Amino acid sequence: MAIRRLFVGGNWKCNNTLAQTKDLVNNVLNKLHFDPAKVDVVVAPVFLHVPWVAEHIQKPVQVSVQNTSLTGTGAYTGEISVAHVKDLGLNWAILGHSERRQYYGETNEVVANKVKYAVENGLDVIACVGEHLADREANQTNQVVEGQLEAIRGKLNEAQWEKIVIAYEPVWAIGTGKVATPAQAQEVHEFIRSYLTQKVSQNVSQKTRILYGGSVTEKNAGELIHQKDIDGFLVGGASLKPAFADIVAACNIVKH
Ligand SMILES: O=C(CO)COP(=O)(O)O
Repeated sequence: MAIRRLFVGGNWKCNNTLAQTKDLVNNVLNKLHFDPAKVDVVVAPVFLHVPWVAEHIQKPVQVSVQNTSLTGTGAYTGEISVAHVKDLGLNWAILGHSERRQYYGETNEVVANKVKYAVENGLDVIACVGEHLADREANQTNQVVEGQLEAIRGKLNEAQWEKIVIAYEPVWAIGTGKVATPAQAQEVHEFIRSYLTQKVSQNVSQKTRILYGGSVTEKNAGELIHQKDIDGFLVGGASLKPAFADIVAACNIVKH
């Protein structure tokens, strides 16, 4: 089995005053201890805070955006293009988060087009998938996740998968305190990995990091990370707190 470097993402969503962001960077992130050979740590502030964070964060913590536009630069009022992200020297975007799908009308097709555009223009992408509670209750989890993955797969060639990290975030577990059990998360992660084996390649399946997101805390991270196909986390609420350091510490390991 390939050894995959683990990954901890902090998705700050639409939170924090600039003062709170500075406090988080100075007092939590710039005091993290981790080995970048074992784990990537990537945080995604609100757009307006990104330049300050990018300037003040200490490597090896990396900075991501939470969304990018479908288009390049130009007459697109209110949008932020991949070119602007690259211009700041940044390499990561979270795309297809369920909140973008749910509140901003991003369909599988829109998400897939954003992923394609971002990858073609040099970004690495944390591509989010996940089912609603009703899907899970109707035993449709795998079908929903497969549909989301199929849309993305249709836009990428095999080499471009190198730039993709998948985040499995069941919508019912996001911000609710209802974390998926390690077994529930592992089951879907295994499904995603076997999807990649069958539909892309064995190589991509073994190399692609699959993150879990949804009410991850310092209390549950240790057990979740030991599941076979969980390669890290995309953390929301707990990434705004000192507890983020404990989650990073839980992932500062080499899994065999
Ligand atoms: O949506 C998430 C990360 O992208 C998860 O959010 P919470 O960790 O707050 O549940």
